[in-house]
Amino acid sequence: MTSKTNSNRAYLAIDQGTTSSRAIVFTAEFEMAYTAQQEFAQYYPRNGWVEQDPEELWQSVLAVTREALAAARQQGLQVTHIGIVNQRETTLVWHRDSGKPVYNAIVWQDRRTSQYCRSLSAHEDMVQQKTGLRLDPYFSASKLRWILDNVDGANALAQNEKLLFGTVDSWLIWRLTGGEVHATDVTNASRTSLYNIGENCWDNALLALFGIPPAMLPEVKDCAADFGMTAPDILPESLPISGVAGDQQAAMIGQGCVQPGNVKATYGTGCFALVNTGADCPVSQSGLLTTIAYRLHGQTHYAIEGAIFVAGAAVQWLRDGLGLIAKAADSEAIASQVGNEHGLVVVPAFTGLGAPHWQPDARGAIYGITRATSADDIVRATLESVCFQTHDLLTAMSQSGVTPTGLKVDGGMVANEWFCQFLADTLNVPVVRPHIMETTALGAALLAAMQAGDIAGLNDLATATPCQKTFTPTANSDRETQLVRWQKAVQATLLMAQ
Ligand SMILES: Nc1ncnc2c1ncn2[C@@H]1O[C@H](COP(=O)(O)OP(=O)(O)O)[C@@H](O)[C@H]1O
Ligand SMILES: O=P(O)(O)OC[C@H](O)CO
Repeated sequence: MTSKTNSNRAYLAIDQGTTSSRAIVFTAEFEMAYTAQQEFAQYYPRNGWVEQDPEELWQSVLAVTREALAAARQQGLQVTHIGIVNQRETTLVWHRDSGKPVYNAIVWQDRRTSQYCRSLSAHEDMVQQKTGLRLDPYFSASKLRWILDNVDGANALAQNEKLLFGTVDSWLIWRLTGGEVHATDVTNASRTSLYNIGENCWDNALLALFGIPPAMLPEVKDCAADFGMTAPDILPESLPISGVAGDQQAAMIGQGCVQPGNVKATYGTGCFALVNTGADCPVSQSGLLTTIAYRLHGQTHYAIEGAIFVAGAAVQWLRDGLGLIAKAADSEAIASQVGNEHGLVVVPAFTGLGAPHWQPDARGAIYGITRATSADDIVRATLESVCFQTHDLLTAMSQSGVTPTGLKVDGGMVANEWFCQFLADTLNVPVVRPHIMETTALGAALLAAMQAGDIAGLNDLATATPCQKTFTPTANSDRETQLVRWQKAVQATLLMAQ
């Protein structure tokens, strides 16, 4: 696919993920011309807490953005528009005047508000009807409440309209525009638990339930819209920010999943499988979420979503927590050498279980350890667990009336060929990996190009990311046994959480 102009025009996609920030330059043909990437620290101050430093996060974005813009110039490319896509739900609060954060960013994986969410359980139906979400610590509202309740003076400052709330996109827009623009897009808003996805507005009843002053909230825009110009002292030249979306919704766009029934799964820190449901806004009865896929020209498209909190994060744990592998990619060779008779089941519920179980107090477990168990067995069983979790999501999707006949995949983990093949074998459907694996960033570039008027609309997108490889399911005689064992392990893990 090519934008209308074939010049040296280019788009800059800022992909602010859970573990790293990337800035990727896309040409007018939507090919990647340059990638800058920087990891940043994660903080785990207490059991179940996950935080990031907003300044470190900002500095990482600034550094990769400047690097990518310089590289584009060197290649003779003229970046004309910026798109931003981001880890969703992560919650920040900062001073309206100084722009200083009042607390660390509370990351989507953080479970500190599980007790508080339980205390609101009488309102679960209302929250689900209005937001499509569960009453779960995953979403922003309870994290925002926690900051207002626990940071000295924050509640009073918020009541006096001195503080602003935002998800990561809003924080970056605020900093990039030099404090001029306090805005978000509708997909990020739809993950806060404060936004009514049917009526497309911040919802007064939800604001009252969580005690959030409306003056803190960002303005909500379409995904392709005018989000302001970058401030002159921030980047070498002022550029318009013209596309914004949550990273999972952006990946849908980048994967060309723009027709009802299209489904993709992104394997980064977590795994998020989304099915496009078009103009329909169904309420799932099988533990899935309903969310806004995108809104363009005021028209809202919805998706049902299965969210797994730990996917690539489990591989990081093998590397950083257990020291069983030196780098994530090593897991591929190890898994292919280990036979499947290891008998282990890893349930990586490090930060609770998401869809379809929604048990924030669950914690990880390894079942079936014997004297013969090796480190390599644990590595393989960890990769397997991500495939089994995806199987649970697709089962829930079938129960919601959508039976995927194939799965488009992307994200850091799908570089692992063994993983993709085992996924296809477990799901018993073809798994399709795109030519551009950075589909999230591609989604940002496409949204920016749309607002620039360089591409017409989403119908062009089905061909945006041609397939690079299809993993066809192979016969696995152990599949049923493995899935039964997985279910038993999940049930035991859920039981331990009660
Ligand atoms: N070859 C690999 N095999 C398995 N996991 C991998 C591999 N390469 C990267 N990962 C995992 O992918 C994740 C990074 O993917 P990415 O899409 O950048 O995540 P995020 O956007 O959440 O920061 C890490 O958690 C890492 O452990
Ligand atoms: O950073 P990722 O790619 O795992 O995405 C995080 C999600 O947006 C959380 O909902």
